Formats: sequence, C-alpha cells, structure tokens
Amino acid sequence: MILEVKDLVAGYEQKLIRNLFFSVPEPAFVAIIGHNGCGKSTFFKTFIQQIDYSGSISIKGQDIKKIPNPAAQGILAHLPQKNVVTFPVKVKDLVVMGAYRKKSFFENYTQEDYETVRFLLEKLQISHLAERNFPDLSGGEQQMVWLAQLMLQDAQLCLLDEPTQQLDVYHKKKVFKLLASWVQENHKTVLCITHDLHNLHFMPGYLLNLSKPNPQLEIISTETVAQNREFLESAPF
Ligand SMILES: Nc1ncnc2c1ncn2[C@@H]1O[C@H](COP(=O)(O)OP(=O)(O)OP(=O)(O)O)[C@@H](O)[C@H]1O
Repeated sequence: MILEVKDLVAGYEQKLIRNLFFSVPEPAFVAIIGHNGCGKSTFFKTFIQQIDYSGSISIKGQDIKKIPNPAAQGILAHLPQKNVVTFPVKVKDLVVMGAYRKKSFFENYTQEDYETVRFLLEKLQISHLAERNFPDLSGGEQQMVWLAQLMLQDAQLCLLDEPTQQLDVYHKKKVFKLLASWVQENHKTVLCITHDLHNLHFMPGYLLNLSKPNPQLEIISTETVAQNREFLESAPF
C-alpha cells in the first residue's frame, strides 16, 4: 500500500475527522473534496504533524510519525493553500529550491539543477516567467511556480491544498492533466484538495468527500462526481 489511513481522529474542540479509514493501493490521484470548513486542510495537517491526532497514517507500510523528516527524505511534499514570499527572488531561483533535500547545507545549486528547472518550467508552459521577480507575479502565475517547485521536490506523496484555486479555466484544466501525468508517468501519489469538481471527470483516480458522514474512497467516474456534486450542493449542515 502506498498510503494507509487507519482510524484517524483529528480536529479542534470539534473533531472534524472522525474514524477515517482508507487505503491507496498504488500511486494514484486522490481528490479531497468537501464543504468549506469540513476539515480538508486539517486532514493535511495530520500528515505534517501540525495537529495532534489519534489513529495512524502509513506510507509504504511505515508510520509517518516514525519517519524522521519525511520531506527531507523525499517521502512527503506539502503545498499549502497560502504561501507568501515578500522578498525579491527570481522565479527560477525560487523553483530551484525544490531541490534542497538533495543538497548538503552549504552546497550550491548546480547547472544541472537549473536545467531541471528549465525543463519543468517548460512542462508547465511558464518558461517566460523564469527571470521575473516572484512577488510581482499574479496569484495564478505564482500558483504555477509553486507547482514547478513541488515537482522538483520529487516526493512520493504530494499534498496539494487547492493548487488551482486562483487559476483561469484553461490553466485549471492544464494543471489537472499535468497531475494525472505526474501520477501515471512518474508514479507519484497526489492528494489534492479541490472545489473544481467539473475538472475531475477525466481524472483517473479516486475522490474522498470529507463532508460525508463516513467518507470512503470512491473511484472517479461521471456518476460519482455527479453524485458528490449533488451532495455538496445541498446544505452542509
Ligand atoms: N487552529 C485552529 N483552531 C481552532 N479551529 C480551527 C483552527 N484551524 C482551523 N480551524 C477550524 O476548523 C475548521 C476546518 O478548517 P479547515 O481549514 O480544515 O477547513 P477546509 O475543509 O480546508 O475548508 P476550506 O474549503 O474553506 O479551505 C474550520 O471551521 C476552521 O475555522
């Protein structure tokens, strides 16, 4: 199993995640959906030990609590919803930082690292942004840059918190296609929080609706997406 979540309970005064069980048998795309405030980001916080929880989360059979620094080992990468940079930095220099885990403390990024950056920016069709000052970019452009950095991290399991939130319809669709190829060609597992249900139809993978009383992995199909959309369009409480 690439990912096993067993009897997970987490939240604040109110437990938002209650007795969650699911397993992902092989590298896959999993859309995490649900109403605002249902606990999607909170669920991700359990993976990065930002919140107490009971139960267990295992990646390839190893309890995540027992893996020292899973990000540095290339096991886990997390792209949060808000990621603010206030200092001036060129896009290519921000993206190359995704390679940090392969470096020792004083080691500089190499020509080869920058070649990989060039390749990824091309893949994401944002090569024209390489020399731009990152804080000057639009919200959507910044989101594309963070995705490039995340891809450079090359982790087995990627947690993306609404990566397409600020993107226009063209770029939303493109990012979902890219995530599908990331899973199929690079054999990565992607958990992606999203409200873009209309882009899920063509995604091979699963969805997990955390608004449901007993959330289960459901195979993505036109029917399951429609059923979940209907569920979410009704009042949350
Ligand atoms: N540190 C905290 N202390 C107390 N309550 C919190 C804390 N962080 C989040 N919450 C609450 O927990 C609930 C779930 O928050 P969470 O961010 O997980 O929602 P979400 O499903 O990701 O929502 P959205 O779709 O709006 O991003 C919200 O009601 C939020 O106000």
